[in-house]
Amino acid sequence: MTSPEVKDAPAPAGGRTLEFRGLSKRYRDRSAVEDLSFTVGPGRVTGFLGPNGAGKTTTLRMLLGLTAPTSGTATIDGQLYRDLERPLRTVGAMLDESGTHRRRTGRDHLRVQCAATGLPARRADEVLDHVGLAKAGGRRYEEYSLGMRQRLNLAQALLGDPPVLILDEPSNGLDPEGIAWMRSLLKKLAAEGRTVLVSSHLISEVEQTADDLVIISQGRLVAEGPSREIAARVRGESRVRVRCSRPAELAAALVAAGATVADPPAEDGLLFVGGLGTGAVAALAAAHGGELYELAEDAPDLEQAFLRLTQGKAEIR
Ligand SMILES: Nc1ncnc2c1ncn2[C@@H]1O[C@H](COP(=O)(O)OP(=O)(O)OP(=O)(O)O)[C@@H](O)[C@H]1O
Repeated sequence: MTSPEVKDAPAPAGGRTLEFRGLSKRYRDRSAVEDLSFTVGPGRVTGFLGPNGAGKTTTLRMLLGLTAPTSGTATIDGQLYRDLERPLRTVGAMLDESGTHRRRTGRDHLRVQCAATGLPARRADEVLDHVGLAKAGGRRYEEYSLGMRQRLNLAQALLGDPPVLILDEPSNGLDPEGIAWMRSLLKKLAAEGRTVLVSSHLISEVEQTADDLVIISQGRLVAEGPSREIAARVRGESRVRVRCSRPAELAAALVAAGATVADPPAEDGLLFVGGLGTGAVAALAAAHGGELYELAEDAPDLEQAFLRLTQGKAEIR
């Protein structure tokens, strides 16, 4: 490997496009991924969704050259991972924690990676700082909590300052503060022009972070498109229940924002709102609704609707 100065390396220019074309993987008599085609663009967070066993990890492993496809291709700007000139400088992946020595400190673990990749050792401290582990860098991996291990995995993915980030269930084990931190970091990385693909089995977990969603079930594509649009389609008839001291003002603001508000308004300042998520309704309620007494998603719950969809018991409209 050449050019150890990551800071002097060009910023991830132009972004990279990931192309999955007719990708399939069969294990003996069972199909893990079947004829999967979708595109992931740069400068955006793309949520890769599906229930347990849907084929997310297998798909990501095929992109990274860790699992050979039965047929089809997964490419990075048209190239297979194995053909990339500088793979670790191009793609940072957070798949699992294999390969981490339990008695090694977090910092040493990263330094070993730096040495193997031709990066300067100080890059380990930069990324530790980046993921909030600056103080814990000297502690052994075996002493790390699950959330700290996730942060270290992320630090490893960021080592080569790659324009592409592939993260498999990165929120696992993180507390609410950690999840919020992870979300804002993913958005920041995408805003820098990077291609960020993040898998999850919970639609509510990625709905607000992801610009685009790709949903798979039993190895097949179920839906693909802008996050808001897909989540609204999955949600179907779902509404948000909101009760506040100035329902008329809030109703006007909601309609102006493109929402539908059940007419006539229910008693006690209660509104039923369609077409907007709870986050958007909360923001409008804070600005226009006066005192907020209640705000909740009304059935059908998004996660329930997502489960029905991915279990093949519902169809997306
Ligand atoms: N090496 C393997 N040998 C046999 N079957 C496998 C292998 N790897 C994965 N599978 C099967 O392929 C299917 C898809 O698994 P995969 O791990 O890709 O799903 P996933 O969507 O990532 O699920 P999870 O959220 O549980 O990690 C599952 O039925 C799994 O049992």
